[in-house]
Amino acid sequence: MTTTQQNTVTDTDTETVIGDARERIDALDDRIIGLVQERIAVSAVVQDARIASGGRRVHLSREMEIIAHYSDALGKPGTALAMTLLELSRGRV
Ligand SMILES: C=C(O[C@@H]1C=C(C(=O)O)C=C[C@H]1O)C(=O)O
Repeated sequence: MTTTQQNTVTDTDTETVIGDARERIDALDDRIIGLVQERIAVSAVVQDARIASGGRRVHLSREMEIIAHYSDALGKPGTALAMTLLELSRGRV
């Protein structure tokens, strides 16, 4: 096998690895989006119940717990992710 042929095989393998991994990433992203949509719906149940009983939509100490949970697991970007999830779930404050 010539060097050019070897490179061709290697390039094909690389494309397969990348293509397969991208399919898995797309499938994971679909699941993540589904989970985010589910989170938004469950958060709405809590918010609606609190508002119906005369409370407020936002509960800051609970939000601090959620932000800490994400930052403990994922570091500083976890904080931004938690804040984005909170904004998606209860709107902007
Ligand atoms: C869902 C709640 O209400 C609001 C939304 C939150 C969320 O989406 O996680 C957290 C705190 C509240 O600001 C809650 O208090 O648990």
